[in-house]
Amino acid sequence: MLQLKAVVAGYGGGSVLQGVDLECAERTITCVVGPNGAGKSTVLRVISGLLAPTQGEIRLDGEPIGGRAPDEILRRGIAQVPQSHALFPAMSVQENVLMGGYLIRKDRRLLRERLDQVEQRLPIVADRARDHAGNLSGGQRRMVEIARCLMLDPRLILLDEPSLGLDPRGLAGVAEVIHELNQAGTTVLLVEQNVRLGLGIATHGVVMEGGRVRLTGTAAAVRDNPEIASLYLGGSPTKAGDSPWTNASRPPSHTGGPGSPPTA
Ligand SMILES: Nc1ncnc2c1ncn2[C@@H]1O[C@H](COP(=O)(O)OP(=O)(O)OP(=O)(O)O)[C@@H](O)[C@H]1O
Repeated sequence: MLQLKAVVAGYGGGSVLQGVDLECAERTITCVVGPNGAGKSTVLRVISGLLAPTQGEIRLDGEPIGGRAPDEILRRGIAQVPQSHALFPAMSVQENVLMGGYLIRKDRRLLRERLDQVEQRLPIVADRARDHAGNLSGGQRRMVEIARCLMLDPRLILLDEPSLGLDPRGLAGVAEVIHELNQAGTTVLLVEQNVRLGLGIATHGVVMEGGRVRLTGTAAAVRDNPEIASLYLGGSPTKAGDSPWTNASRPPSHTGGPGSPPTA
């Protein structure tokens, strides 16, 4: 679905991404991990069009999208949920969510339809519709940030550090939403500093260092790679059940794990 080939990009003073190769297959959850400054968020920015690559190719279903404007990339079905603090605290939850439908604002019926869908998927949007976003907990805010990006019904969602600042309950809720979106057919690419959590929910893992991809594979293979385990996971390879995200993403009612074919 999404392919990056030899992508080079930076912020003026030099290249942060130094030839990134990465692929996301349809209906997978890919988690990019790596140390601070590795270029993880920058990868999301070149995909969503916030930053233009200086070299290399980015393709969506084979079509080149590298360097296209963010609104065009949104229209093609890629939506990014930025790192936290992305809501307007003095605006209501519903107003924040409706802002995600800016590109379809002229089609009132479609806007209403999408809001209904989003409310069904994430009940907090209706339950707290009139509350100021600033009054929500961290986990609730993250849900509303995700809800906002769903207004354009994206095929691919980019999430930058969804675990940031969340308590265990918030984490479990966000993990479950990611899992449910994926089960409903959405492809997910997320960046996580919390390696254990990120690889716990993902189907595939990508390890970045110094602006390059060092390792890719199934999430289990990356998690169980001895070097990754010792560098990032405190010594021993984890088993799937170790992660609160893994547990949260497989509540008893679900029949499949992350990435398994939708059951509906
Ligand atoms: N807007 C910007 N202007 C200039 N340099 C930037 C900008 N954003 C990021 N950088 C630099 O680019 C490098 C990679 O940043 P990036 O945010 O992609 O890393 P990361 O792997 O996501 O790490 P972190 O988890 O710390 O955000 C860092 O050295 C950072 O200082």
